[in-house]
Amino acid sequence: MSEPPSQNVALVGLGSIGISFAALHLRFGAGTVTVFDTRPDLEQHIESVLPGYLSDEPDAAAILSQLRTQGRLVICGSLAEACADADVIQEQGPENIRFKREIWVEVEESAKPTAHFWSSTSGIGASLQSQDMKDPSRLLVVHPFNPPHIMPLIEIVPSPKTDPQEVEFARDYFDKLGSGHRPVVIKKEVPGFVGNRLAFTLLREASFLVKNDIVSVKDVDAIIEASLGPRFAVQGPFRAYHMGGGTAGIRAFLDNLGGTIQGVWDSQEGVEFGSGDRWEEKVAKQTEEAYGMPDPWQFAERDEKLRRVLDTQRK
Ligand SMILES: NC(=O)C1=CN([C@@H]2O[C@H](COP(=O)(O)OP(=O)(O)OC[C@H]3O[C@@H](n4cnc5c(N)ncnc54)[C@H](O)[C@@H]3O)[C@@H](O)[C@H]2O)C=CC1
Ligand SMILES: O=C(O)[C@@H](O)C(=O)[C@H](O)[C@@H](O)CO
Repeated sequence: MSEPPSQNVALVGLGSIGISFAALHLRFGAGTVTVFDTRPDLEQHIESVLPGYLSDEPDAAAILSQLRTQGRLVICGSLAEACADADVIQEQGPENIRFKREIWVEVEESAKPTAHFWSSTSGIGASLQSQDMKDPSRLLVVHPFNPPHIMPLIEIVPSPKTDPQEVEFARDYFDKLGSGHRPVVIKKEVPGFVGNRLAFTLLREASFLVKNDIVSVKDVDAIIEASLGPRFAVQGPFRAYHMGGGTAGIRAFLDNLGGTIQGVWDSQEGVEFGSGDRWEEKVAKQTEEAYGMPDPWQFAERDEKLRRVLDTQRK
């Protein structure tokens, strides 16, 4: 078992993703975690959310208090303070290009010359984010799946200007974290990287089906939960279809089902945001009627089930 990473990590933006990454670095890393967010309720937000991510035990609040007393977690009043002694600066700010471009210029001014820059963005490539930076080679996309303190996938996406050593550093960091995270290097920048392209392709088709009253939101979810969900938890699509071809494997699968698959692909239509048919309203209304609004209990239930699935996956 290798030693946990000792790098100090600065987290810029402590919303859904940032506070989850704080839990991950605090639980499995050995360095200091400095956090900065412009939200006025940062301290209360940390006190209310972070304990539950750090531990399932009743004394989770005491664990947080100890981390702060020990100086492992430092709530900072400025970006400069958070970045000053950080070896890794990870942003989880708003998903808009203006914020991403501006924040890296500010970070460059405050960070050590040796610090590594990671963006948690869902789909804005480092080449877009780094346009105003002095040294774009320092920036790397390190894209998590929500919540990163539980979900293992980390998509590492360099821009053409990213120093290849940044990729190796990030991969090594998550390999050594000992948290069971699975870093995957994406070879070329493409909008949404890979996980989200696949997820959003499914979302587009699911939205098409609901928009055209072919099936309800709740039944789409039931179909996924009763089939693809469990299947993809144990085997990804290519391995699953390789098995689907029987002993002749995926070649037989493609030969036998190619015509049917092509017919489905040819029948699929685009779904456009703001197209006027108000499919977004239909999807949102059905989702809210089916599940109510997400609350702490629902998040806790999700996390507990995810942990159980991942424990099974790792056996
Ligand atoms: N929510 C999700 O499921 C996932 C989100 N991401 C990405 O992570 C990033 C953050 O997303 P969320 O955590 O969901 O957003 P969020 O809205 O929950 O959090 C964003 C945080 O940034 C803070 N912020 C705004 N301006 C700031 C500034 N100038 N300096 C410091 N902090 C500032 C806000 O106060 C807020 O707490 C986005 O780029 C998103 O695409 C990536 C994977 C999954
Ligand atoms: O699905 C996830 O957790 C991530 O891949 C994302 O980036 C999210 O889809 C995010 O874009 C919105 O939740």
